[in-house]
Amino acid sequence: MGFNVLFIDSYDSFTYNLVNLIQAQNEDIRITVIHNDTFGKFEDLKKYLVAFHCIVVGPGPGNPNNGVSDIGLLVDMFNGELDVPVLGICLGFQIMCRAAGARIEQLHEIKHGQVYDINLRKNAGQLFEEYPESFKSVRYHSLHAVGATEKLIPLCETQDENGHVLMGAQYAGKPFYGVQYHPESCCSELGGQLIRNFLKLANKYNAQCRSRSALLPDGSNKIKEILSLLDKKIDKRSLYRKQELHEKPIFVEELKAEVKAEVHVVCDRLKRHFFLMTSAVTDSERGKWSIIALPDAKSTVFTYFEQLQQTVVHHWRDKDVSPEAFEKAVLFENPIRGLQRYHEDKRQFWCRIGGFMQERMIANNPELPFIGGLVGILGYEMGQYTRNKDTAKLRPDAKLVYIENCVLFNHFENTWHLISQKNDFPEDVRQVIAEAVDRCEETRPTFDELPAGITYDIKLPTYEAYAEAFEKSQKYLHNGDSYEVCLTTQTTVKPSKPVKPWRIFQSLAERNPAPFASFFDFSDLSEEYNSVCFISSSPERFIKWSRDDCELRPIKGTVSKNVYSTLEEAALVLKTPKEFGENLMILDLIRNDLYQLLDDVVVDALMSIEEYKTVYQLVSVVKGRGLRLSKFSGIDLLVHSLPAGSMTGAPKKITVELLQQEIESDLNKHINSAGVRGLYSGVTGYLSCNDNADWSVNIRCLYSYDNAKTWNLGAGGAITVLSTLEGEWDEMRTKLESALQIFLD
Ligand SMILES: C=C(O[C@@H]1C=C(C(=O)O)C=C[C@H]1O)C(=O)O
Ligand SMILES: NC(=O)CC[C@H](N)C(=O)O
Repeated sequence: MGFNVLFIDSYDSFTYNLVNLIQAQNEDIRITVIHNDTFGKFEDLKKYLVAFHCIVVGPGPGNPNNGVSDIGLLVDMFNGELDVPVLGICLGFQIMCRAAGARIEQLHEIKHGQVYDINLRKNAGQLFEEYPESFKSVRYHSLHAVGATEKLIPLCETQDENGHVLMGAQYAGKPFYGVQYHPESCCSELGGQLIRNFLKLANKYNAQCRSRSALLPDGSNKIKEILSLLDKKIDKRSLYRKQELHEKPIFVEELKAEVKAEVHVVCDRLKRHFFLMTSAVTDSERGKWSIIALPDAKSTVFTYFEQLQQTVVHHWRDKDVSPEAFEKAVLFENPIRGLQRYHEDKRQFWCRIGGFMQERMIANNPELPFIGGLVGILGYEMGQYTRNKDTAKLRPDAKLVYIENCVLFNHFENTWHLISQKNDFPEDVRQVIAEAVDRCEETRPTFDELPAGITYDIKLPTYEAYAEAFEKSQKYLHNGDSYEVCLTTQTTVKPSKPVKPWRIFQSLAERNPAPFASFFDFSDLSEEYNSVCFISSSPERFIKWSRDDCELRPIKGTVSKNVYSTLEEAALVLKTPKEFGENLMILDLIRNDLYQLLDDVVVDALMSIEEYKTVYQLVSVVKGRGLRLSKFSGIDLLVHSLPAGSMTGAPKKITVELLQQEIESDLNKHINSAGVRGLYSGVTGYLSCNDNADWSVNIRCLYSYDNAKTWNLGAGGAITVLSTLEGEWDEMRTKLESALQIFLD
């Protein structure tokens, strides 16, 4: 027998963790998700309820006291004669309690991502059947329900600095239940049991009490019609139709070296343009490979301007497409030979990229990370919920170049791979690699200092503006609009004389070694002019995937080595509620992002500590499996999960909007006043033709949009209710200086 659940989402970042938890209880369950504003009024939704055995009202930002603006159609859900069993979670619970006459008030001590003992009342009843008297669950809330009423039967509570806090209740005489805690969090106990108990209660109610006409017979056409209509309310299309991959002859040559290669030294000797994705830190999980990508005249270059809603496509250094002609074509729509322009939104851009890659996907060498494909950079404004409103219109939000020839170095086995899709690997590059293989000893000059005699004009965020942004963030956290805000600042550096980007890269990689070092100098229009230049030394992987599975590694929780110099000291701080909550919130958010597209998601590492040159950081690892059989591709996962949760905070939608419109637009007005982050907070990496990909988060990076005259940097960190202004300012400065230091002494 089918069992249909209507899930009403309030644009939360934990929705799909719940959806998945419900689905996991029984394969006959069919869940339909809509938003709280999919219909204008609850009344408009009512006619569809005959198709559903129960409703789950999910968690979310906002305050039920604020009415429609915060909770949409949920405002009058419980008024009137609702004859459908309901389970409310967190915000959903608060809405039910309010309808039953309780008051919704702010907690004195707010709890975001904290584990508490939930203690059952004696009368907890069937919702908590088979539960022990006390169990652990995660709390994400600023608000709570207070005031005993006849209509509200308390079922469980917890105790903290606020006193007794209501954690679960039933609406007297109705099949409406709810919990304040989050049963779906990866650190909650017995979440599945709660869902099973509720489903049992719902079944019983439907069989014994629900009027016959209120629920259509199982399998009726009318039910099918309603489900298919509501299913279309949220876009679930994949970017392109996946196909089975086949092998195709390509050229791959492997050379074994006796000694470790210094990839920088090899790049230094190349006589042609290259992009580099390398590693200054290698461990078993990351930094195993360095990739040198070799663009040439055959390389297609995709540029996307979010603000202009324009994709521009041309070939690498096409003589007809000069920087001037390019600018005119993009801004004034002048047609020129060799350049195609398309007016399209971000989704259409991605469909184009998906279609382009699909034609080139092959089954070859799955053991190699990259065998040719697209490489490049994506800015923060390529992600959902953001707009690029910068006054400078010609700042690309995405730049991807198709590579046919590349070189890989395996840092564990000291092997080189020379790869060519068309069997035309450049002879000059082969020679440089052959010399590196023959040489017994690689000596490397150190490049930690930039050339002497240059001064730097540095524009930094001010402490006052930061303090104001911090207070604004706290206001939203306290009001229940957000649970965590990743607050970031912008800095620019103008050298008095030009410094070669490659020198800047060498210096950054030397001073701030990290597993994801990237060098992308996009002189795609002419050798002398780089339209964008991006240099990073990032500790953080955003997403990696192969045909079968994917991995995300969010970093959240940072302590500076200036303050805590040993791992033991750092561990004590990183295991406190502040850092734990900060990491858990993003971990649950990342699970949600993946669950939206995949059914099989696991937490592979929970908050392990990693050491870097200037900081210790907490890292969690989330894996998604079953990608091969899914209708979604890795590109779908990437696009759907941007912007990276560790750079936004949670819930993602509202926090991103508040940051752009209210918080960072003021904080960063010394650089731009549109709250635009640009390449900082975006991601960098590759889409290989064998469907392997790896993207790192753009932090600890430097980038220029003006032919390397001005360098931009961003730095920030997560603000929670447990943050202090001084602590966050110091953390932001430490991160900023890990890149800025190259200009400082
Ligand atoms: C925002 C930055 O970093 C992000 C925030 C972190 C944190 O709050 O602990 C850690 C790593 C990044 O996800 C930055 O480095 O600028
Ligand atoms: N997680 C939630 O649903 C939070 C509900 C509400 N916005 C609060 O902060 O209390």
